[in-house]
Amino acid sequence: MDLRVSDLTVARGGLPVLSGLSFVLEPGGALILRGPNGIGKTTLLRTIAGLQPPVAGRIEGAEDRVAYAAHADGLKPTLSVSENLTFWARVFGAGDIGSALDAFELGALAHRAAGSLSAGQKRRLGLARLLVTGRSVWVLDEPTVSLDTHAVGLFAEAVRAHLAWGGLALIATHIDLGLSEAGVLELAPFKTVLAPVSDDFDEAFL
Ligand SMILES: Nc1ncnc2c1ncn2[C@@H]1O[C@H](COP(=O)(O)OP(=O)(O)OP(=O)(O)O)[C@@H](O)[C@H]1O
Repeated sequence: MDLRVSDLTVARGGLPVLSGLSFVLEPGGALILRGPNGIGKTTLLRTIAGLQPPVAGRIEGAEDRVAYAAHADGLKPTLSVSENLTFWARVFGAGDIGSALDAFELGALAHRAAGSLSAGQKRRLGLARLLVTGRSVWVLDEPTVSLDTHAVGLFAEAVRAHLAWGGLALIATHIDLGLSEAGVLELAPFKTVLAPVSDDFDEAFL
C-alpha cells in the first residue's frame, strides 16, 4: 500500500510551516527530506506519524503502519538492551529480537542497562527498535545523529533490507546515507501571505 500525501499544510506553535506538499511513496520506496534548520521537517514527520493533526490536506496509508523514530531514542534506561527490544516486540506483537540485535551489532551489549550506553549505542538501540515493530512505514527524524561511519552503514543496510521486504521509509537527514535508490524532497520555505494594508492605513503606526 502506498503512502500518499496530498496538498498537506502542517503547523507548529499555531503557525503554518509547510504548505501545499504532495508526494506518493510506493512499497519499497524511500524519500529523503532535506531543508535548512527550522524549515519544518520534524513537523511534517510528526504529522505523518499521527502525533499532530494536519492543518489541511490528506495523509493516506500511514495510521497504524508507521514506526516513528524521533530525535529522542525513547528507551527505558533501567531495562537492558535486550529487555528494551523485548518490550517493544511485545507492544507491537512482532516477536524475535535476535535479528534486530545482529543488524545493529548490539549482541555484546545485550545485557547492559540502556541508560549506561553511549549516545551512539543508544541510537543504535533506538533504531533496532524499528526492526521489532513489524511496521512497514518508517518515519525517521535525523536517525544518524551520534552514529559513527560504521554504524551509519549498518543503518543504511537496515533501510535497504526494509525496502527489499516491501517497506517504505521517509527520512529527514542532513547527511548522505548512500541510499542512491531513495528520492529526495527539498523543502522550500512557506511563503506567508500578508493581508493587504487598507488605503487609510496610518503609517504613523508602523
Ligand atoms: N514546540 C514548538 N513550539 C513552537 N514552535 C516550534 C516548536 N518546535 C519547533 N517550532 C518551530 O517550528 C518551525 C519548524 O520546526 P521543525 O522542528 O519542524 O524544523 P526542522 O526542519 O525539523 O528543523 P531542524 O533541521 O533544526 O531539526 C521552526 O520555525 C521552529 O522554530
